[in-house]
Amino acid sequence: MTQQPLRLGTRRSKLAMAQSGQVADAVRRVTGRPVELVEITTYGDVSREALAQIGGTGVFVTALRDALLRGEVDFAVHSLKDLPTAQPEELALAAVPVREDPRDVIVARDALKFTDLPRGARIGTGSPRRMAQLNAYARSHGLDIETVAIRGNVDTRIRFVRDGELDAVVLAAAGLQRIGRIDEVTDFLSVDTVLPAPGQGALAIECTADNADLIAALGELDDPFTRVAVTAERSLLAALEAGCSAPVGALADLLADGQIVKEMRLRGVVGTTDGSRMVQLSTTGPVPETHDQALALGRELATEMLAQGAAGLMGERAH
Ligand SMILES: NCc1[nH]cc(CCC(=O)O)c1CC(=O)O
Repeated sequence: MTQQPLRLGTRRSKLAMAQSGQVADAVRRVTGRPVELVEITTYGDVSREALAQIGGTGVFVTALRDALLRGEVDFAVHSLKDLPTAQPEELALAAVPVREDPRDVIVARDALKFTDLPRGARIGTGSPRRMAQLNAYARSHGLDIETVAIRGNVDTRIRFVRDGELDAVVLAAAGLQRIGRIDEVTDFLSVDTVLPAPGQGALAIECTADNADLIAALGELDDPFTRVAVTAERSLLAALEAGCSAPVGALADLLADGQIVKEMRLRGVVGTTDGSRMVQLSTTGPVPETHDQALALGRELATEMLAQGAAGLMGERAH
């Protein structure tokens, strides 16, 4: 019996093609079915100006979701950190595969580490979250750096360093890993220095909510712990009423005693981009056993952060 290929909708960027290709391989392996990539152009790809105006939240996601809802593709892969926190009812998060390294990294000139950057070093990033935490670290450790707002894909960002325009740029380890450029990293930033974006390093595999067979098949790729962790992180983000462009970092991890997992810790940070004011808290509790428990953990930490003034540090952002 010949089977219809599953159609995987993907953006055309290098990162999207890489992660879609890797998920396509995994889906072929677990379902035994052929998978074909279907390229979809998103609004954010077409217009940089549009991207800046909309503020970035979910623009890369919308076109893929529209294609799913129109039945043009069967499933799609998103970077989880780019997904808006509200899940549309017509779509199902069929799988959250095992997370890659969630850390942010530096690609610097002359193989420099973050803390070895010279006085006045210029570090490029488009992320207020990264700016806030790098500047906060610099303030408390007597470093003199300047964060510079940049945009563009990974190639463009790294070129700023190669061309001598910037001393360093900050990127996510996971993205570089997926496109085969992890060797260009000159420093992996500890999550104690820079807490990653909620969901960073994780992928989301989405299909329509009415497709029970496909949800079950894709579910083979789900990693329950990654799902619980990113659920808690995104719940924190949602409860802070912040979007993907807000200066919010969050990371859930397991605290183990030898091989025995004891508890889950959720850390969160919010700060002004100049790093002068930060609210950074963590909470530790039993590993959530349900989706609702994971949501509750995020909400609890958000409540504590808001009580310490987190809302006032997030700026006047629409998202
Ligand atoms: N904001 C863009 C973006 N969305 C997802 C990744 C790759 C990392 C991931 O999948 O979490 C990146 C690039 C980056 O932040 O360096």
